[in-house]
Amino acid sequence: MEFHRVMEDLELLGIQNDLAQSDKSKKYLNITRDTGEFLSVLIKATSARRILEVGTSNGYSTIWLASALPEDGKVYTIEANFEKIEEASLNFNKSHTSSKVIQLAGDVVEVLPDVPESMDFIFLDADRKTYVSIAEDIFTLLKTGGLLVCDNAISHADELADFRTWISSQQHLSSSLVPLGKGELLVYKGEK
Ligand SMILES: C[S@@+](CC[C@H](N)C(=O)[O-])C[C@H]1O[C@@H](n2cnc3c(N)ncnc32)[C@H](O)[C@@H]1O
Repeated sequence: MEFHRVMEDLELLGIQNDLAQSDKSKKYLNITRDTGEFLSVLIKATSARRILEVGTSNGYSTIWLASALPEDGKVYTIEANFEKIEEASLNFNKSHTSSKVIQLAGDVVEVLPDVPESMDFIFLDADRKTYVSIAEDIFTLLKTGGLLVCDNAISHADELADFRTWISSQQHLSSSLVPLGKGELLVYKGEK
């Protein structure tokens, strides 16, 4: 199926599903379209080839990330919910992005050591309470000169306060809050 058609279908499904579901674990909680476009521009502008995503859900954001990569690019995407992992896999097939996506199943704390290489770009969109505990490992995986983007930095600012304090304490990290979508926190990793 053509990219724009798949994305429009997923956007509609995301709205309908999340309105109908009262169980939060069954909601997709997808990024907004403008966030997807923004991520796509950042990935192209930085010539990123290796991306790590935490929080696949049904794969909507992953498809944005994968589509912005060159043919030999890869997105490693972590998700703990097995139903969503299967749904995402079907959506990668539909959008012809499967060849660029490596799905890692399990809790981010357990799966992070399985990420085999240094990353050019990291997108965080999962359980915000875990971010401080994984911060050291996440920023070790990010190459020097790499960019991390964290979703929900305005919609759930209070839940990200400790993570932002940790980032501010690291001299080699610079950050900027972009008021787009649910609020995107950009973090650049400089030389230590
Ligand atoms: C906000 S949704 C991700 C939405 C997705 N990025 C998108 O825009 O299409 C968050 C996802 O993170 C997953 N998640 C939450 N905590 C996690 C954890 N500790 N390890 C792995 N996945 C987790 C949830 O199951 C959920 O599917």
